[in-house]
Amino acid sequence: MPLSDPTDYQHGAAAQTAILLVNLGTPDAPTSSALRRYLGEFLSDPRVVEIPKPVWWLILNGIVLPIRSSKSAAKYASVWTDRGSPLQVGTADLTQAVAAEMARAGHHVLVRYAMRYGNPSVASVLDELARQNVTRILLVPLYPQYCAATTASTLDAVSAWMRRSRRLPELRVLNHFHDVPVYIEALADKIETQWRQQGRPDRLVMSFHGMPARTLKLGDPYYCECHKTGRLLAERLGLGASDYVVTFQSRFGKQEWLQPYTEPTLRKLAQDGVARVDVVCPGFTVDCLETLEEIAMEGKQAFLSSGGKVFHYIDCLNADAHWAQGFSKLLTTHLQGWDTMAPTDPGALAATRALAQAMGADNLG
Ligand SMILES: C=CC1=C(C)c2cc3[nH]c(cc4nc(cc5[nH]c(cc1n2)c(C)c5CCC(=O)O)C(CCC(=O)O)=C4C)c(C)c3C=C
Ligand SMILES: [Fe+2]
Ligand SMILES: [Fe+2]
Repeated sequence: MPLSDPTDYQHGAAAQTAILLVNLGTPDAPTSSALRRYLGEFLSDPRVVEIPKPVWWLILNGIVLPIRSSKSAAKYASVWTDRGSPLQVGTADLTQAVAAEMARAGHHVLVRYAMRYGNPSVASVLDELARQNVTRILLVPLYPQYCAATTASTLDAVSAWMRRSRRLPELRVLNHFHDVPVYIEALADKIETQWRQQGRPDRLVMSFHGMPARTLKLGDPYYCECHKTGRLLAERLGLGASDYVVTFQSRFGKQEWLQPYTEPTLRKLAQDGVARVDVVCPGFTVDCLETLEEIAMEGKQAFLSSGGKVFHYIDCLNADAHWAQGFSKLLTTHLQGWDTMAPTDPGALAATRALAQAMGADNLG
């Protein structure tokens, strides 16, 4: 297709759409030095630790990083796989599964993932998408429940990249999917599959990542969205109020976090004579340290050592086929109007690039 208008380079036939999945991030290796870099970046984010900078800088560098880096490295080593950190592997697999579903449905979209902390960074992936002439991005933080520490922080990273970029893409954001039927259905399907083989537990524990309790009073919807996911899942599974409990794990620091806490709840259930619990983590799309080590290892130990008899951890959805299909359908509804069914014409792209180059454009990437 001959092009005469150089602005087509920016707006026309060569426009590309991308889906960018963003997860939290994970260390590059299960070592103290890698943990120091990762935790240093993560815990310096003012969305995560809301303590005035100079005070927190001293505590972080003087106490937290020296102690926590080696302790956490040992925990990561206990879940590390041949392919790397479980969070990385699961996120990469989910990305590939969504890309395959999109292609199968005839959509011409790039599907990539980035990590909020560590690698591949949000900025590096956005740079790569810009080089590929992507002008429309559906941003998908991989957290079912909205939280300032995760969802808003992901947007901070994207807006930091935008602040230094000339040519901004159109941006849509999937803020949360805590109550979306395909999500609840995929979770219920996973749980029921396990129950068909192992029978039902005496109690289903739904453990979500915790947050400082004050964030609820400050207006963060996270706590309420966790409870809504819990209620919808329980309704879908036909559970009564006494058949399940919503708890919060991974407390960090000395202040009060959202309650009830997961591990004390597991101990209490065992002491009260509950013989079998199953634990599911519907706040995590992909298995990670917090599910595989903190729940499936430490939580199990806490329950069994307090008198409990049987403990089952139910894996996250990860890249399960049923979930990847449902999730892709959900993402497709957010692509409406972006005409992703029309293939990008590589000849047109090359022609517009050549034209822009001839005019001295320096933004070709
Ligand atoms: C799912 C939502 C998450 C929220 C909300 C969240 C808040 C939050 N987390 C910390 C501190 C840590 N979290 C750590 C690991 C971690 N956290 C999440 C998710 C949420 N965090 C995930 C998916 C992971 C696992 C990453 C992996 O590599 O597998 C860690 C690191 C591990 C450790 O040293 O214990 C810390 C630290 C705070 C302070 C916070 C909110 C204020
Ligand atoms: Fe966390
Ligand atoms: Fe943890």
